[in-house]
Amino acid sequence: MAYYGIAMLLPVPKSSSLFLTPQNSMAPDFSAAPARSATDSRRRDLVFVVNPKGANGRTGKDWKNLLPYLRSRLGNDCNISESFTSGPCHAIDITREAIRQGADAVIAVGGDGTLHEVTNGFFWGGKPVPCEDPEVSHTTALGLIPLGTGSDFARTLNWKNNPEDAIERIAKGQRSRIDIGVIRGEDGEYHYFNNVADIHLTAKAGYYASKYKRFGNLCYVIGALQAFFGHQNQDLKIKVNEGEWEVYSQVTALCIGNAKFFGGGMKITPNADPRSGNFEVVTLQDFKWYHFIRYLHRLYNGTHLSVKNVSSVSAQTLEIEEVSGNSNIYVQSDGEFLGFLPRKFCILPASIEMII
Ligand SMILES: Nc1ncnc2c1ncn2[C@@H]1O[C@H](COP(=O)(O)OP(=O)(O)OP(=O)(O)O)[C@@H](O)[C@H]1O
Repeated sequence: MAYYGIAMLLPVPKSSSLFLTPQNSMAPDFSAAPARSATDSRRRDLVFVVNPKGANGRTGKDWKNLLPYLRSRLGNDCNISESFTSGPCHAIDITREAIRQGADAVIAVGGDGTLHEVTNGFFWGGKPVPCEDPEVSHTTALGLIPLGTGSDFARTLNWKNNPEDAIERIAKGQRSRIDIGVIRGEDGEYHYFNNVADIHLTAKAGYYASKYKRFGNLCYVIGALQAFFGHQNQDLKIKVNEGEWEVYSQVTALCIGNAKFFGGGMKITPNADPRSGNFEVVTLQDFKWYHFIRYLHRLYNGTHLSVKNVSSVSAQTLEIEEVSGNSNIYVQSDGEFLGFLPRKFCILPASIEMII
């Protein structure tokens, strides 16, 4: 499938178009980028990774409308490159290549799924991706223009749903280190997340919700209803901070928050803070469908921690296995389905610089 490659890291004349020539390769094409000269050393190289299919296609349209303002606000001080994703996981490859080339920032344009993929592009084989240009001394920052369906990470940062505000933050370029969560499964693969990783009912609901994104935020309601059919609470074995294994009985859902929100605005881990160095782990046990109806408003406004059978702990590492051994407990992170238990979760404190 054709996609739009990046025209990289050069001053963009004000009159030139930001829309770039379609390439036929499946990898980002940086080969045409001439070496940077001493004169452009003070210009920041920004790579915008745009998911044109985000928010049921709205992201692509909003981005097109935003471009003239973005160019006028950033074009004088920054070299602007854009790259459209061609499908799932493409944002990971684009990001890795941009970091290797020494971009100042890679900016996710889309929803939490796009942010999640760009974040995963900051790492490879369990380590941060290094810049391969010996003349570059800066690190690459992560940026975000939230244009997705849920945009839950932006909520934790108290960002308004206004892309012009996001461009203003990018113009200022203030950076802050944030924590990132990492998940490992039996295959030894690393998987990174910004927001919330969750297990069992909520993960199953997210899995189904992803099939109904065309209905906007309603997809989360449809996904939850579908997940309830045939759902059974399960006993789980959990090890917190390398301590002893403990059995948590009749777990309905377990949510590991690096940030506060998931599912399009549910404040599930209300004390999580991506600058704290810890996860907040919230467990719902022995919940029935009618508990969700009764406490839904509290789950949304983050006042559910005092509800019976809801617990919260702070943790840096967490290992989770099922007791039954049926291999049917769903795991997701940042709304992306990851497979089934067992999994190990660790926090990587202050591991990425984010434009904030
Ligand atoms: N060109 C593409 N075509 C189809 N899917 C894509 C394409 N590019 C990326 N994707 C996939 O789209 C998924 C969802 O994108 P994104 O998160 O931007 O929007 P969203 O789901 O509407 O928002 P949110 O995650 O905030 O609810 C991503 O996880 C990604 O794998």
